[in-house]
Amino acid sequence: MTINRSTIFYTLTDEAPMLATYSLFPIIKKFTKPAAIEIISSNISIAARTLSKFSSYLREDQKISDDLYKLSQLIIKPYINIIKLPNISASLPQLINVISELQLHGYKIPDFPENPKTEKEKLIKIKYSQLIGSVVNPILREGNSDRRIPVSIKNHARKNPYYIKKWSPNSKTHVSCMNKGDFYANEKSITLNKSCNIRMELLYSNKKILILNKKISLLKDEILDSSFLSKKLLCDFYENQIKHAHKNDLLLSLHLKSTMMKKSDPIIFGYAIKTFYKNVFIKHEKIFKKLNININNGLSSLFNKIKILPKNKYEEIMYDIKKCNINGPSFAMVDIKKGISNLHAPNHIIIDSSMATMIRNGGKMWDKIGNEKETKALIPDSTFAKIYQEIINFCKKNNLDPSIMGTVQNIGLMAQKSEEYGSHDKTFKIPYDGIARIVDIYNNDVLIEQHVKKGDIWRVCQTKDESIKNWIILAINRAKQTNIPTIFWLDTKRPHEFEIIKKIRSFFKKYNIKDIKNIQIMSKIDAMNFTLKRLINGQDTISVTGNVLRDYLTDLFPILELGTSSKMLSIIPLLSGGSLFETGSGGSAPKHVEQFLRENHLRWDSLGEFLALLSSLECLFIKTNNKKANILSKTLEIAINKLLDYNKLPSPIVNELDTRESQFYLTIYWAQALITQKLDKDLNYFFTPFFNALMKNQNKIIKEFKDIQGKSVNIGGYFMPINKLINNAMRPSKTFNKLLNLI
Ligand SMILES: NC(=O)C1=CN([C@@H]2O[C@H](COP(=O)(O)OP(=O)(O)OC[C@H]3O[C@@H](n4cnc5c(N)ncnc54)[C@H](OP(=O)(O)O)[C@@H]3O)[C@@H](O)[C@H]2O)C=CC1
Ligand SMILES: O=C(O)CCC(=O)C(=O)O
Ligand SMILES: [Mg+2]
Repeated sequence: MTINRSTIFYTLTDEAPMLATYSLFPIIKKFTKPAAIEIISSNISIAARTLSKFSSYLREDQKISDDLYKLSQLIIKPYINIIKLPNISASLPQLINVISELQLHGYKIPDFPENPKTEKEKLIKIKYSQLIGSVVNPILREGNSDRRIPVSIKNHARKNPYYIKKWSPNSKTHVSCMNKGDFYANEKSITLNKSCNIRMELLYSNKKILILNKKISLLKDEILDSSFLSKKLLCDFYENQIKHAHKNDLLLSLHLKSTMMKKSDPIIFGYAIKTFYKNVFIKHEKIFKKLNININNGLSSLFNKIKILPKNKYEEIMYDIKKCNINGPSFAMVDIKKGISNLHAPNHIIIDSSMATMIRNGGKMWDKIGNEKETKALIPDSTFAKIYQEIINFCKKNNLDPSIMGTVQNIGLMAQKSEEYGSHDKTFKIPYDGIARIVDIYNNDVLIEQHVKKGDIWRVCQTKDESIKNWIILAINRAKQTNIPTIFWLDTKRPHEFEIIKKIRSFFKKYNIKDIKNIQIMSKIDAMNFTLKRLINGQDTISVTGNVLRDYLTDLFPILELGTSSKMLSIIPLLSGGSLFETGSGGSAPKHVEQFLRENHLRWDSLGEFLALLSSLECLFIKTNNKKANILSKTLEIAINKLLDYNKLPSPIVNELDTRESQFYLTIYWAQALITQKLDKDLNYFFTPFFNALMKNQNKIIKEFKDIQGKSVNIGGYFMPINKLINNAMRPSKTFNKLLNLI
């Protein structure tokens, strides 16, 4: 595929951002037309990805193109310019729902074979497994990230601070993590002095060898880590914490990242359920095995599977589950009305957002009758968990006030599947006691070995030298541009981070970088303290972190500063020279869709999309000298500021301003800015009649937007709604549509 240098790819994703795209995309297409910019929609939703993966099962007229594959080919082109909205990283239960919905739509794709027997079924399972977890982001993120809150948005938040709940200095809320046997304790890390290919193998009884990954290619100077988490010590940890929480009347909550860490974290999640409901699992082991229950998918999948049992057996199991609930601490709830707890599905509580939300909420989560309670936040692996305890300690002593807070920006290492987030294909549940080994294929040298036991989780991570250097340069450039203290969050005590520190030091030495006094390396705990002290005093700080902390901090600080991470600017300069602009740094807000379907009010805030578009247009101008793109970008900035000044952002309350109306106001302000700019007459002429017509019809259009709210709406599907229905729902103003069609 050849790309026009004036092309912008705009992704169509899932849930709330997908709904918002149906209304915003036609507006963007019209506005960019006079600048000869082509905006191409790329459907990377979980439904589209599923259909393209199972294309051979479809009728010719049902087949769709594999847009994610196309983007993955284009990502290496220097002119690529992509706007990427958040998409679903599916858990298995979610994927099963996607499959059922597509089948209902008439797509004859196969069922998910949980227990494959034939070769064909095994192949189907492998293909489906490729759709689980965070699939899209690691493919598109061929660069490191620069995430920050734009100045205008920060100023707006200071003037209109959202309410952040105060912490009691006596709050019992705390983080509990393992103090031995976890990934942190067991990590080994080396930097390779030559390129090589390795395999991952398990040496077990009588010198038998099980190959787990037959070939991983490594480059010279790449960092290679190996670590494992002990099943036994994890389960001991859970037992103790459950007892402690019960004794101290604390709500238990479990914070993992089962989407990004799609191999390890569902297992860690499953062990928590098995420990909490130990008696149930011991007593009903045989039945559960027969029913093929995989508890890593959560309690709801267990509840579904036992439904087929005879009534008395079903009731016996449910009674035993209830007994554990009564005799143990309560678990944090996700949806009180529906009785959905933290343990129902692995993707319901996702650490980056869940810990930040709990902290914003004064350290409390909800129990099953809706009481706010202090919580024991379980984050089993201690590698990053301690930063949360540090901020909790801080919140108990200090007041976080969004009206005076500074800001925390982030430069995140993530290119080329860096670190833990690229370890899907290198993570295994160990089937036998033995020695986990990383072996150089060429000469059979063992590079790293570790003694593991059945049930342990073994993980290998890679981080390329090129990615690290690019990340260091990004950090240096930001530090120079902003003069803001720039802190690498790295511990000399952790083997992997020590390897990174060595690289940073040698980079600084090699390029004789001495004059940047505001760059420092600090342990994660020191960095957190340093940053928080500055934050509450209104001072700004740049955090420079690895991939996991990038994810955690770019939800944590925006959620504290703004109440949400959706208003972030997230720029990824790709290693190849192209650019990826992510909209916000949060997720796809399933709760918003629920509300939308119930009362036709969408609360999704598209500010993230507006900001990404602004940067994308600016980038297009810089690369192609398309002056109209520059004007579009500058005027969009004016429009965004106006949107903030007039507070035309969506409200969460039905019958008030929602996503569609907010996007309409942006349209007016953008058109107005275009007709008042003096640099390009064509753009004046192009937008003047449109702007006048919008003004003339403004009341009528707003009424059309308001009239439809308050009633339920049907869009014919959740993962793959029917085009016509969703278009009608998201573009309800006939007057606005007509005016837009005229330009
Ligand atoms: N980049 C990506 O592709 C990412 C994808 N995900 C995926 O998103 C899904 C949901 O994840 P979850 O952890 O629930 O987190 P979400 O960020 O989707 O939702 C948490 C809450 O954040 C608020 N929020 C998020 N975005 C916006 C927005 N644009 N406007 C207004 N409010 C917003 C909403 O809270 P409220 O309305 O109460 O204010 C929302 O309920 C998962 O499938 C996950 O895999 C998650 C992170 C990143
Ligand atoms: O890809 C995902 O599942 C989540 C990504 C994410 O949370 C982030 O990068 O901030
Ligand atoms: Mg995140």
